[in-house]
Amino acid sequence: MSQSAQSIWQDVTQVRIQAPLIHNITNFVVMNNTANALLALGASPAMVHAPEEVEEFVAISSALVVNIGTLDATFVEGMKRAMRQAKSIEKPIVFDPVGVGATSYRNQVSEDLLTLATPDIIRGNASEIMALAGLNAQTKGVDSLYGSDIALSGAKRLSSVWGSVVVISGAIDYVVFGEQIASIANGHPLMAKVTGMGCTATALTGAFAAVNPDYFQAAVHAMAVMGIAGEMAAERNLAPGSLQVNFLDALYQLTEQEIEARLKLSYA
Ligand SMILES: Nc1ncnc2c1ncn2[C@@H]1O[C@H](COP(=O)(O)OP(=O)(O)O)[C@@H](O)[C@H]1O
Ligand SMILES: Cc1ncsc1CCOP(=O)(O)O
Ligand SMILES: [Mg+2]
Repeated sequence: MSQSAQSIWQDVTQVRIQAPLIHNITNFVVMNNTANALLALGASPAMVHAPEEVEEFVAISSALVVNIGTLDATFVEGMKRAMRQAKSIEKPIVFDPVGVGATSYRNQVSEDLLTLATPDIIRGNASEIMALAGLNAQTKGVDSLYGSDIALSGAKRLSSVWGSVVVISGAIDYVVFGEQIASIANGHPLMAKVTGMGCTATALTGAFAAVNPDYFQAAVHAMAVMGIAGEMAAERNLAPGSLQVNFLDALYQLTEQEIEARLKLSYA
């Protein structure tokens, strides 16, 4: 068994044993998918966004996941209060800048949140990471117009400006932290045909960050598990409706042997 596969499996086992409570402030599109994915992995999800209760909820959670997919002023207030609280009591924060670059509102909110309480991990597609890094990137709503390698310089810049681990998802997923770069070549193109797969990657990253305080490794492990479960699901039936369901089953049925046989992880 390779060291990397062992280390991924250790985190999966810890998620299954500890069942960490993951506080998600996320968008209406993916609330169901991401809650089910967290449950299938072994975590305990809750979708809680009312500004009146988020601080209390962060206090009882093991990680906070913030996703700006369907923003409005009340959501933003909830995000701010939750992120401030998470920082002050040192709970990991994972941020998904869905659709940043598409509108000035998303850009402003993202900048405000990063400044208020810098996330430990940021996960986006190439267009989002480039936009967040201040590069002149085009976006197509919530979808990327670029391959993930194009965003590597943006990810490095983001990581050095904010001190966060930065994940660029795509055919190859990159995890960047300072000088460290990991690439994961698992996954399947059909994953991009199911809404919320990126948001699911971010939510699962919250679960790994809850059990592994090395956030670079936590992000690498989450993206490897996403990719491997995506491959297993695509092998069962090559169509998007089935992929969504089979992906949950693959997460639930994931074994150490499956990780060892499929893992395509390398470090630069
Ligand atoms: N062409 C592809 N080949 C393999 N995996 C992919 C491909 N496109 C997306 N994925 C996987 O799907 C998940 C969501 O990534 P992505 O589609 O980039 O996010 P988003 O939905 O935020 O745009 C990630 O786990 C990524 O690795
Ligand atoms: C379609 C859509 N519209 C607003 S949020 C959202 C979900 C995006 O999810 P993902 O980025 O994971 O595909
Ligand atoms: Mg996304």
